[in-house]
Amino acid sequence: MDSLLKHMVDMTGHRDHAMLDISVISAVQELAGAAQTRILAITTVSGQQYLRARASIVRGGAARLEESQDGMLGDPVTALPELKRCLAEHQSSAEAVTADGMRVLWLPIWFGDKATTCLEIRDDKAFSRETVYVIGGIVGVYRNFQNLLDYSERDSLTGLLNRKTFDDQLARMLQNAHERDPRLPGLPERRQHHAQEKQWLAVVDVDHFKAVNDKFGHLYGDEVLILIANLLHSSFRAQDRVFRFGGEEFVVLLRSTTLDNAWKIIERFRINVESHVFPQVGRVTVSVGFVSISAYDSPVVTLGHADQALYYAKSNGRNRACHYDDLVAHGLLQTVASNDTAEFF
Ligand SMILES: Nc1nc2c(ncn2[C@@H]2O[C@H](COP(=O)(O)OP(=O)(O)OP(=O)(O)O)[C@@H](O)[C@H]2O)c(=O)[nH]1
Repeated sequence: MDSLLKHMVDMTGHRDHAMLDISVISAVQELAGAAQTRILAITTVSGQQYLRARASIVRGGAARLEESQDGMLGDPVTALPELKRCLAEHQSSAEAVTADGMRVLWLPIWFGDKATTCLEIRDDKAFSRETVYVIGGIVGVYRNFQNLLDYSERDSLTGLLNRKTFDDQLARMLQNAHERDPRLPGLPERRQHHAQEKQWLAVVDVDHFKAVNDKFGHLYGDEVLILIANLLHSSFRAQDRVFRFGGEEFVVLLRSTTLDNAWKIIERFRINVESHVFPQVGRVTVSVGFVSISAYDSPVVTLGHADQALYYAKSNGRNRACHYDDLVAHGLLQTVASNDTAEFF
């Protein structure tokens, strides 16, 4: 019981999803004495559910985070009929015996009628009722804490990630890109087209939004922001990250794509907004400034460059996207030398 309390204190002390995952699998692993415990992410694409390990621990080992690879969906849930049925019927747990005699216990983490996470425990012997009961309690605490973390990371109007989480997400994206950099020694060479892929940051601002508020009132203004958040969600890819920075300004982090594709994705979003009919308000447009992300620039510098491109778009017609490096290459933004780096204005 001491050990259970210790784990509860540890779990509830985290302010980060990854550390909470590590903490919960360590607790379950110790209490169940299982061969392996994992946290699985459940994603749904075109109606199909996929499982990808987010964190794992094996008997006698240390808990570790699994590397997430861009674009990797994971294994289809259809390969695990017991879990598939459990998810379809909103059950609290499912069990199966694998071909090599291992027992598997799955406990989906339900938020209402949705489960995007599942705890998986494997062992060579059956799980006792008491073990399943205690693990069920841990899952309850884990779910409540995930909920609290989500709440503190999201903007209450649109449900998008908030400004507070931006630096962390940017650092993770750069770390991921750095680990997969073909120039790093000891890593396999990547395909040629991947060499052109970069991470991108786009700043999106609603055009003449003050006029929307003034003409239709704040409630309709809020509705426009919610609909734009939905359009951001549907226009960008699942592995991209969308933030509301406050007011009518949004920021998107686009993962591993070429300049051509970044243009296509951003233009698709701009056109989606332009062609959407906003109830009562009618037509709304957005301007976008974007720039590639480099591990050598601080987030402030990168955001500053995207802001400059956005400012250029605003001053030159609005309802358009501008690429920072293009503007610099065409002499439309000028450089000033600062102490140790070149800065643009
Ligand atoms: N409804 C609503 N309005 C907001 C919110 N946050 C900020 N605003 C309003 O957004 C407006 C932003 O106006 P400005 O910064 O002047 O920019 P703009 O009218 O969009 O003009 P440009 O950006 O130059 O195209 C202000 O009127 C703010 O009051 C919000 O959460 N809801």
